[in-house]
Amino acid sequence: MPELVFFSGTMDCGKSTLALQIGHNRSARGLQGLIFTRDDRAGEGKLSSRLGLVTDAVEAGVDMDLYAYVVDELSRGGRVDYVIVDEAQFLAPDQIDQLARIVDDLELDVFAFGITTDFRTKLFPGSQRLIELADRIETLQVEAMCWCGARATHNARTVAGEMVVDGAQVVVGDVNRPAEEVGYEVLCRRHHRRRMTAAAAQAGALSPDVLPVVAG
Ligand SMILES: Nc1ncnc2c1ncn2[C@@H]1O[C@H](COP(=O)(O)OP(=O)(O)O)[C@@H](O)[C@H]1O
Ligand SMILES: Cc1cn([C@H]2C[C@H](O)[C@@H](COP(=O)(O)O)O2)c(=O)[nH]c1=O
Repeated sequence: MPELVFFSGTMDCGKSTLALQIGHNRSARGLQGLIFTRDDRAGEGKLSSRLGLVTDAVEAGVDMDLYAYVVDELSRGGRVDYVIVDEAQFLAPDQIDQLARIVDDLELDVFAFGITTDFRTKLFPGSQRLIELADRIETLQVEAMCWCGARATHNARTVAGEMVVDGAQVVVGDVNRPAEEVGYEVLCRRHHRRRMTAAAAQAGALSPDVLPVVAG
């Protein structure tokens, strides 16, 4: 039975790597996939992993009907055995419905990969729709870690090195960026709530005592 599967996790937990692995294993068995992505860091029409692998993909534009795209591909004699979608959080809810239709009406597996929540801990609309419609939601096994050693569950955005909770929902970017750039860091919920990034924790640990200790 074909499925719509949502592989979700924080940033930097290996989603794109898994997408590439699924594609590789299937193509090794002669299957042909169609890969969609939106706003990958490597540029338009690319699906890239931090492990250095990159492949060409179809850039899923804002107004693209993904179901119609696959039907068109098939009706022109193309072959599509399954569909991979990376950065699925950026898709519009309607486009997630189109993915469900690919599964139900064209009987193809659709593997979607994305982060669930943004830097404010709010669901991306595309991820919300995936949670509503997916046959299965898979959490990645290789867990990203907070600086404290706990499992990272949330994504923080930093501007000039400081964690922020206001701003546009979508700002393409990466972890481990220089402090002067907009960047991201994965944190456990406790430290996300306290806005305590690795840099803030280190600054706190290094700061001298505010009050002098006076012997009584
Ligand atoms: N130099 C490295 N050596 C081994 N693993 C790495 C290295 N760099 C990145 N990774 C792995 O790649 C993961 C990020 O993979 P990626 O597919 O880009 O993540 P995502 O798509 O979820 O943001 C990291 O969590 C880590 O496990
Ligand atoms: C938290 C958050 C992330 N983004 C962007 C930053 C990256 O370009 C992608 C996530 O990519 P990854 O492969 O999962 O690392 O999403 C954003 O636009 N807004 C956010 O709040």
